[in-house]
Amino acid sequence: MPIIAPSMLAADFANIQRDTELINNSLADWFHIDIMDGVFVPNISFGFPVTEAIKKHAKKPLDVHLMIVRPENYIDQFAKLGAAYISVHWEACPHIHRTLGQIKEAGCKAGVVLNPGTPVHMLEEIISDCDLVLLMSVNPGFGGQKFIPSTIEKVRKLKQMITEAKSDTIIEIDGGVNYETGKALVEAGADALVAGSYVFSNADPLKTIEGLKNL
Ligand SMILES: O=C(CO)[C@H](O)[C@H](O)COP(=O)(O)O
Repeated sequence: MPIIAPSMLAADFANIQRDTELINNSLADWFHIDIMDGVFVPNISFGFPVTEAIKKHAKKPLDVHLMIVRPENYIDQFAKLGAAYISVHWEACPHIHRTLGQIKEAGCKAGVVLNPGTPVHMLEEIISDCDLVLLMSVNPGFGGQKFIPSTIEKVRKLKQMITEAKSDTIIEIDGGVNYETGKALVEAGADALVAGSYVFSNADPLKTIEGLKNL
């Protein structure tokens, strides 16, 4: 069964406790936390106070996705807030090996994120250092975008790289995930699915999550 990580970017921020409890009471596994700085991506989401508010009520691990420049400057603060996974963009890290080590030293699982235009072979030298690889299946910055189909082939290539390295790296996908795209992704080798608008815009988020969980 895939790991399901609803993106709190699509939650109602005026009712963040209610939506956090909704995920607590669902079959979802993680809370996906999207941090955007308006520099690395053309949008600003939220930062420490909202993450802290979610953490206060969350009964499942926080999966923090940093869409920011200089992520190494903020890792310790997100670790102190209780992040279980911290993922940084390959495109934002000139010293990615060092940054992965910094995340682990802070007590968290370390992830690398690739934008749609970044090939998976960029990870060849560090795949065994990654607890998780997050492939963006939209250009990061906004929820509700259309899934980029070439992601399916990227998942297959990444799965092969992980198998050859005998690593237990988790493959996570983010952007435009719904039942159909989720099914194709899991068949290609994805272990974890992030879903924002598909979950929170649905009349029955619990059933939607259950559907993804049973893929
Ligand atoms: O990282 C993100 C945007 O950069 C979001 O997590 C992602 O887009 C999820 O939203 P949706 O499921 O609505 O596509």
